[in-house]
Amino acid sequence: MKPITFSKNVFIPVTNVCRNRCAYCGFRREVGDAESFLMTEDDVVSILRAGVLAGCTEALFTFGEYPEEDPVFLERLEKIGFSSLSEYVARLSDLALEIGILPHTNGGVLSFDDLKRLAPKNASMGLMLETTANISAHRNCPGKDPAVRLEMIKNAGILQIPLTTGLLIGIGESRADRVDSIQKIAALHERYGHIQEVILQNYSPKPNLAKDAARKLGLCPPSREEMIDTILMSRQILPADVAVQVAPNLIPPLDLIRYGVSDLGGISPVTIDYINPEAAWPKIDELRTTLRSGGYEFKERLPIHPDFVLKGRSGKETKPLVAELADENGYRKTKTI
Ligand SMILES: O=c1nc2n(C[C@H](O)[C@H](O)[C@H](O)CO)c3cc(O)ccc3cc-2c(=O)[nH]1
Ligand SMILES: C[C@H]1O[C@@H](n2cnc3c(N)ncnc32)[C@H](O)[C@@H]1O
Ligand code: MET
Ligand code: SF4
Repeated sequence: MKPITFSKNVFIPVTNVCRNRCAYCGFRREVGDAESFLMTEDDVVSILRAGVLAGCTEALFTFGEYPEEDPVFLERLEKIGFSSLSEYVARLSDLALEIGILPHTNGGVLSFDDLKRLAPKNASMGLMLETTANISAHRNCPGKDPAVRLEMIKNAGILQIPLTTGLLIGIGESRADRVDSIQKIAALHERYGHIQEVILQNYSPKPNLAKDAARKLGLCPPSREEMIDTILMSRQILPADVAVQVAPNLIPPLDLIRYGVSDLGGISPVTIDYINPEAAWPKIDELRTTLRSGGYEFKERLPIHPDFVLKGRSGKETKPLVAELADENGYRKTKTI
């Protein structure tokens, strides 16, 4: 049986300013808010270095979508010498590669040109489809229009970028919507062969939205049964070479494996999950022991999945580092010192 995989990462929340306003999000801040930020190069470099020291191979650049649509943010960005966020993330990716850690960027929707700029510097990239349904929680979110998201997933296919996508479960979508979303991902993968994994992420409520307001918007954390149903359905529809992932800080993963989960995503020994800050990372050694008790092997991969490593599909400029970090089967090389 194939091992259950994960990657060791550091989370770099480049900025929490965002043009969207998803009702389920606890991460976003208004540009004028005292808690809004744009990380400096120095901030980023110290996290990247700490990551390499802790043996991490993935720099997860996650941030608000096109924050520079706000002129006040654009001014902040220009002050540090960049005219777009993707230019800045390209610079941060160069730094990551110099320091010895592989970029995996998930900053929401990116234009074809921005994708093209970042693709060579990223081992793999990410964009959650979330859902193909038109839901209340996505009111005032131009970047969460399903057509816009599907277009970027298609563009990543045209550019042959190994892509992580997925669904957010419990945001007002029906079971039929989940089926439709997975079918659309499967169809794009059948055409371009670029989807490395599908995350089935359970919505987890955030303190900035009152419970009754959340309910009115259709937000409702899924039950374990619903998650199992979604895993089974996804596994049935998706081609076998696409991994199904759940987040082990949001749901206990052990008994989900028999239904088709084969990957536990990025786990960090260094940084918190900035999107779900209330959910601490399980210890990797403890997870390994738990999985072993169920008869499963727990194996470290890079941000790019083993099959894609073997096919030489990571971004052009990342190839020397991928070759250094991967073993002959495309997994993380085990250290021999
Ligand atoms: O720590 C997190 N990592 C998230 N990751 C990281 C993910 O676990 C790993 O980076 C990938 O499996 C690649 O190794 C995402 C990556 C994507 O491409 C798209 C969405 C997510 C969502 C999260 C998330 O909510 N929290
Ligand atoms: C990076 C990804 O994090 C997910 N995300 C955003 N908010 C939440 C939440 N409250 N609970 C779980 N996942 C969330 C979205 O799917 C986004 O695309
Ligand atoms: N803002 C992006 C999105 O929702 C990245 C993850 S959320 C911080 O797609
Ligand atoms: S989930 Fe992403 S796109 Fe939505 S508001 Fe939060 S940061 Fe913006």
